[in-house]
Amino acid sequence: MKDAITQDAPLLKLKGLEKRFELDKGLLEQIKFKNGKLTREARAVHAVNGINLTANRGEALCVVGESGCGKSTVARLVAGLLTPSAGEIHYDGSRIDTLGRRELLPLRKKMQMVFQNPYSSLNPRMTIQQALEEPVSHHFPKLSRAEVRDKVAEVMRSVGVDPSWGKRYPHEFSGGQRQRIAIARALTVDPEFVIADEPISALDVSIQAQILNLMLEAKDERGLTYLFITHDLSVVQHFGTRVAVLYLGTLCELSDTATLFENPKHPYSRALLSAVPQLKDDKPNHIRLKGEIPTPIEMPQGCPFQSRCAFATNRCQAEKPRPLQQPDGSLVACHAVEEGRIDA
Ligand SMILES: Nc1ncnc2c1ncn2[C@@H]1O[C@H](COP(=O)(O)OP(=O)(O)OP(=O)(O)O)[C@@H](O)[C@H]1O
Repeated sequence: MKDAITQDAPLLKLKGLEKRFELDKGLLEQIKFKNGKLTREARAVHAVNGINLTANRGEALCVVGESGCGKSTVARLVAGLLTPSAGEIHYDGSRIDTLGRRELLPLRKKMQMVFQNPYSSLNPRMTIQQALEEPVSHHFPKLSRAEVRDKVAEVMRSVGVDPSWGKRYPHEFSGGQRQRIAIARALTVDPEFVIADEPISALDVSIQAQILNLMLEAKDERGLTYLFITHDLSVVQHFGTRVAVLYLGTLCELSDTATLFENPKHPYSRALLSAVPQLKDDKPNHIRLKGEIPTPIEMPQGCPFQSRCAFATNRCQAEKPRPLQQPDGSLVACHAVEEGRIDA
C-alpha cells in the first residue's frame, strides 16, 4: 500500500536496514565456552547494520567506504537480489522488501542495475541486438518488432554504440564498449532509478571518465535517479549530489557532496578525504588510520569505528552513536563531534 506521499517525498527510503549472512560453520566451531557453560552460537557476517537513508528524485546518491563495508550488499538489497534480515525498503512511497517475485515485476522496469562487470548483464551467447531487444519486448509487449528495433537503435546511438554492430557478441567489444552496452540494456526499458555498483572500477582509467560522463548525460536527459556505489572519492566528487559514508555496515556521515569535500566531520570521512589527491595547496595532511578494519562477524559494541579512531573514549566503546543533524544539514554519527571534541 502507498504511504502518504508528497511530490517531494524521496524515491527511495531505507529504514533501519540490516543484512546478516549466516555462516553454516561446523558444529565444533559454533560451540563456545561462555559464563562457565558450553553454548552454541550462530555466527553471522553483519554486513549492513541498521541503515536509514533516502534518495531523492533526480539525485545521484553515492555510497562510499572501504572494501567490505557493505556497499554492494546495500545495492543488492535495494535491487531485491537479497532479502533484508530486518528493516524496510520503500520505493516511490510503497514498501517493496516484502513483495513477492510477481509483485516486483512492474518495479523491475522502473529500477535497473549496472554492475562492475558488464558480462553479468550480457549473455555471451546472445548478440548485443538480441540482448538489448529482449528486455524491451518483455516490458513493452505492445510494441511491434520494428518499433522494438528502433527503440534499441536509438538507445545504442545515445550511449555511443553504432547500431550496425548489433550482430556482434559481447566478447567482440572492448571493456568500455561492453559497459556502454550494459548501460544501454538498462536504459532500453526507460527506468527512473539506476543502481550502479562500481560501474567503472574494472575499466581503464582513460575510459572511466567517458563512462561517468555518459551516465551523467543519461541522468540529465532522462531525469534518472542514481544509487551509485563506489570506493573512489574522486568519482564521488565528479558524480555525486549527496554522499553516504559507510563503515562496517553503518552510516557514519551523510552530506551534500560539496559540504563533505569542504568540511568532512566524522573522523573516518576525514581520513578517507585526506587520502584524495587535491590540486589545491591546502590539502589536509594525510591521516593514516591505525589498525585493520574489524571483522563484521565480531561486531564491536559501541561505535564501529572506535578501534581505529584517534578520538575514541569510554563512551565510544559502550554506546553506538546515532546520526545527528549538523548546522550545515549533514548527518554525522560520532560522539566526538556531538561533544564538540572535533570542530564540525
Ligand atoms: N553472500 C555472502 N555470504 C557471506 N558474507 C558475505 C556475502 N556477501 C557479502 N558478504 C560479506 O559482507 C560484508 C560486506 O560485503 P560487501 O560486498 O557488501 O562490501 P563492499 O563494501 O561492497 O566491498 P567491496 O568494495 O570489496 O565489494 C563483507 O564482509 C563480505 O565478505
